[in-house]
This record gives sequence, C-alpha cells and structure tokens, in this order.
Amino acid sequence: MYTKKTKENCVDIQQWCSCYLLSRHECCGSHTSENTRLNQWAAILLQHIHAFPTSTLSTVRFSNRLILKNETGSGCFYCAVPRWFVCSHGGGRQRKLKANSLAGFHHVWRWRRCRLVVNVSCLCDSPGIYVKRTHTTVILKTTPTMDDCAQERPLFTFGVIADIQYANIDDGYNYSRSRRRYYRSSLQLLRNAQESWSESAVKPEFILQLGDIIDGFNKGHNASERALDTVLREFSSSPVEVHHVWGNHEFYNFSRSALLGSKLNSTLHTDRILSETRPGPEIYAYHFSPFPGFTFVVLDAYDVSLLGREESSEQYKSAMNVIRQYNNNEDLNCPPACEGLEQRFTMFNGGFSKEQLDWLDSVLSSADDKRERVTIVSHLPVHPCSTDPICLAWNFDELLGIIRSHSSVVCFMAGHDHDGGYVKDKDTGVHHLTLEGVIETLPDSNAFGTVSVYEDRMVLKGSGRTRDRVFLFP
Ligand SMILES: Nc1ncnc2c1ncn2[C@@H]1O[C@H](COP(=O)(O)OP(=O)(O)O)[C@@H](O)[C@H]1O
Repeated sequence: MYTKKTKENCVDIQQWCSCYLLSRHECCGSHTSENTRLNQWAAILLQHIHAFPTSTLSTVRFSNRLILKNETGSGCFYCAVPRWFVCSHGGGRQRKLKANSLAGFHHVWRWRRCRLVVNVSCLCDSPGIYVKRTHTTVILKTTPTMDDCAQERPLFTFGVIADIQYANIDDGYNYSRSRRRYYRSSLQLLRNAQESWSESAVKPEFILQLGDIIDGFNKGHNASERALDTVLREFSSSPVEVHHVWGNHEFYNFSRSALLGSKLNSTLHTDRILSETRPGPEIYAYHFSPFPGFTFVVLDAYDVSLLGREESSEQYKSAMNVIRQYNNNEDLNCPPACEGLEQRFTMFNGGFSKEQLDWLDSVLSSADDKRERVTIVSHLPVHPCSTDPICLAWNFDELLGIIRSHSSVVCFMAGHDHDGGYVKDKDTGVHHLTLEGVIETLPDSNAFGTVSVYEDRMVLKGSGRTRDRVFLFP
C-alpha cells in the first residue's frame, strides 16, 4: 500500500538476506486506527528492510520516502512514508509539523553496535500541533563491519596459518603445474605472521597451525628434522603457544608414532588440554578452552588413512578397503576419474574413525549443555562448498552430520586446499573456513589471519591473500 519497488530492487532484494529482525516494540498510543496503520506500515517497512543488505548501507534517509542505498548506490530501496508519520530520534522530543508538510520527517536511523534502529512515530494529521502519539521501533541486526569491531576490545584473539610446507629447496610447482610453490620463502611469510601477531594490540592467546608445516620433499633430502627445527624455531620466537594440526605432509616426513612423541604433538607441550577425555592413544585429537565459554577441538583427519599406518596394520587394511571402493588407479594419489565429490578418495586425504567421531559427539554434547562456543580445526575441510572436492575428508559427510546435530559449533577451520574457501552452512549457520596455503603465496604477499573473538562473533583480520571476514555466531 505504501511501498514502491522498482523492478531492479525486486531482483536485488531476493538476493540480500543479511539482516534480521531482532525485536519490535508495538505502538503505545491510544489511537487504535493510527496504531493499526502504523503497524501496517512498519510491517511493510520490515518486510522490505528485512531483505535489504544493511551491512552495505551507506545512506539511510527519510524524506517523503525512506531511501536505503548501498555502497555503490546501485541497490536502492524506496518505501513511501505516509505523511502522517514522522520519524523521530527516539528521544521523545516533540516536534511541530507544518500542515500537510513533509518537513517533519527527520533522520531517524542510527547505528548502535551493528544494529539499525529505526523509530517511527505517528503524528496526528492536524496542522500545527505538538504530539507524540505513538511510536514503534524497528531494530535490525546487521552484519557488523570491520570498523564496528575495531572499536571494541575482544575477549581474546588467536592466530591462524596453514600449509607452510617449508623446505630449503628451489621454488617448484604443484602436481598439475598450475600453481607455483615457494618452499624457502614460506619461512619468511611465517616470520611476517609472527611479527604481526607480536605487534598486535591484543596479543594472541595461541596460534593454530593448520597442518603441512614442512613439505614432503624434505624426506627425500634427508632433511625432515632440520626443516622442522627451522620452522619451530621461527614459531618459538614468540612465547605464544602453538596448536599444531597434522596434515598429509607430516606423514610424508614422519611416522605416526614419531609424530606422537614429537614437538608437533601439542598435547605434550601445553597444560591447557582438557585431557579427561581423549579418543584413543593413537588418535591425535584433543580439545582445550582458552577462555571461559569457548572450546577449540583439534581433529585428526588422517586417523583413517594409508598415510602414517604400517602396511601390515589393521588400520591400513581398513583404509585400503575404503579407498578401493572408489579409486581403482594404480597410483592412489591419482583421483578417481569422476566429477564431483568422489574425487576425494585419494591417498593424500583421509578420514575420521568411528572412535574419533563418537568422542567428538560427546565433547560437543557437553559443550551444548554448557552453552559453549566451539571451533573445530582439522587439516582437511569437511564442507563441500568450502573447498575443491578433491581436498575433502573421506567421510566429511559423517563429520558434517555430527556438527549439524549440535548447537555449540560456531566455526570449522581447515587448510589443505591452498586456494582457500569459505561457506556459511545454510542449515546451521556454522562458518566453514579453508585458509589459503602459505606455500602457494607470492613472496611479497602473505597468508595468515588474526581472529578476534567477541561475545557474539569472531572477526578474522586477514593478511595478504587471506581476506577479512566476520563470523556471527549462529
Ligand atoms: N592428480 C594427481 N595424480 C597423481 N599424484 C598426485 C596428484 N595430485 C597430487 N599427487 C601427488 O600426491 C602427493 C601430495 O600432493 P601435494 O600436491 O604435495 O599435496 P598438498 O596439496 O597437500 O601439498 C604428491 O606426492 C603429489 O605428487
């Protein structure tokens, strides 16, 4: 009745869905008919604002129409304001209106910590009277911008970095020769990250190293220990605790039992681990709580794998049974010749055992009960839209099923796919981030992130090709 939509807006509005109605206070005046009309108008306003990407708003203006514009000015939403409404600053100040004039329409919007608050008051239609009859407040929660977040102090921060794959060898290429790999300069990029973390205003509580810390080529050069020492020395240039995740390149260099006794077993080097439950002696999975109400779970994505298992072992045989159902290639690193998700059945991937999945399920149940926020990390991504399918964990679907059955999970972080990726799971709102790999990052760029954690969100400040993101908690 009071709205006017352009054709262009109709299309855009369908695509935009980043704001949510938090609350709406009903009219408090005595005039029933005005209340009804006000509510009708507010409903129309809401219906349209609801779909408007207020995160991108640069202009919100009331004149005779409410005009919302985004940064480029290309997406506009017009809503005709009935002339017997005035929009006030919400302070209850009474204003004098000229008869039938639109001069009384004032700017009403204000940003309050990521919320667009719109007060709409209904005035009597009679000329020259002071009134504040009824009002309604529409509060919209918007996606916070980096600027919003910069003004607040986080509860804590942490660093993330993935696929450093250091080796003291000349630059090379990935298998398909489509991406250059900078084996030596990955160390300098780690140094850049360390410097940035140590200079940040709020020092990180810990660093998440998402796996593939050194490259498999070290093994052929008999340089695994040396390369690992070199990288760990770089990490120890600051006193911040590092949580190491294991990737395929860890197993190219070391056996599982060697890893369990090494500096890459973070459970041996921190008191933070919540060790009352661990999935099993040979499974490298644990959880820790760096701040009350927040839990981080480190997963072992090569628990079911041909990597790191003795060929004579039961685990190797059962992993072979899994991969052979889909991959008939002689070279099991070569993906099955198919499109889609089955490409993941290669030797450089792996999966999670039932034991580990059951353990994760119980950790998450306990976190649900305590209303904690849980971030899960693994070398392999588990959401098909957060990565190239060739990098997915074998039984990503089982893990995703567990995540989806718990309310506590807010974020899943992985490495492995050097191009990175991100998706917000549409069923749960859980954020799935795949971090760009250092090894395929130009020497004059960077690939790491600093995550600031707040009550209602995590904010990733990316460096170089890692972009900024805001993860609102589901
Ligand atoms: N399409 C492929 N066919 C055969 N072998 C492959 C293929 N892709 C990767 N590999 C081999 O698999 C191993 C792991 O690949 P790599 O690219 O180093 O993994 P990451 O992405 O973890 O760095 C390497 O030995 C590589 O040569």
